[in-house]
Amino acid sequence: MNILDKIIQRKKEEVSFSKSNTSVSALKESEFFGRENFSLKESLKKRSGIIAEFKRQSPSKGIINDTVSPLEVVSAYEKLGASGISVLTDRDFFGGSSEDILNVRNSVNTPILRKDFMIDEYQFYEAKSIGADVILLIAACLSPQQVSEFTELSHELGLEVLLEIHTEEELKHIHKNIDLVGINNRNLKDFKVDLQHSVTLKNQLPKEILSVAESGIYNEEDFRYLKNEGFDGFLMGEYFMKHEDPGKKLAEFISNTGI
Ligand SMILES: O=C(O)c1ccccc1NCC(=O)[C@H](O)[C@H](O)COP(=O)(O)O
Repeated sequence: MNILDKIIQRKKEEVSFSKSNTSVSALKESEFFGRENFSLKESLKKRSGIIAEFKRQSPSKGIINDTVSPLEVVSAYEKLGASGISVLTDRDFFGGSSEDILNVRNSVNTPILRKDFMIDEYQFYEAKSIGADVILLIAACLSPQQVSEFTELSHELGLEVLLEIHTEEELKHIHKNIDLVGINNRNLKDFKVDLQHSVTLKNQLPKEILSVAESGIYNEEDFRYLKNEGFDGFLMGEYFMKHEDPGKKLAEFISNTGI
């Protein structure tokens, strides 16, 4: 079983447990349910294009940084130029939680991506109830039909959709209502990073769609290469988080790359 299969197996148990504890009606009572979202599509065009991630640990790297708080990091990301903020809410594999978004939502006006493994309608209501603006759909664990249905539900709830693909086959998951397409530079089966593969895939995307290069951007050269190839957004976690002050690292990166 590969890591994605393991994550999804565990996620099914987690969602089933959450459903038995908190109903969708209860989620709808959240103060965040009626709020209008901050648009990542709009924000990517205006600021650096970087979606800076709060990430404590990962299956590929183990512990990255477990000493900083979501509030200090996310506030610094906003202040220092991020177009969007990604927060990993998966507990078992990434050490995150819904509270990581709940605790920062009222302190920032930057779009927040709830980075998790979405497999059940319930999680979309949950994402809205914690104050997320954007959700991630991973083509590798969903059918094209599920992508279409989950996108419709997301839009009903006022959430934008970032669809993540990694293979040519997964181009079939893209349809006209998707807000953004992310191309994962990292193969989730063996964790190999291949930027060239992502560029090849990007060149096959519909021209009008906004594209995000995801994962494995480890230096300024990687970033410049992807930017020159026309990506609109750049999802970066480890590069900032492995620094004791992730916000400072983002500011240096923006300054050095001149974006
Ligand atoms: O990061 C992992 O090891 C990982 C493994 C399995 C599934 C997903 C994984 N990462 C989630 C992400 O989307 C990344 O955190 C994000 O793209 C940022 O990547 P990076 O800049 O390489 O930290």
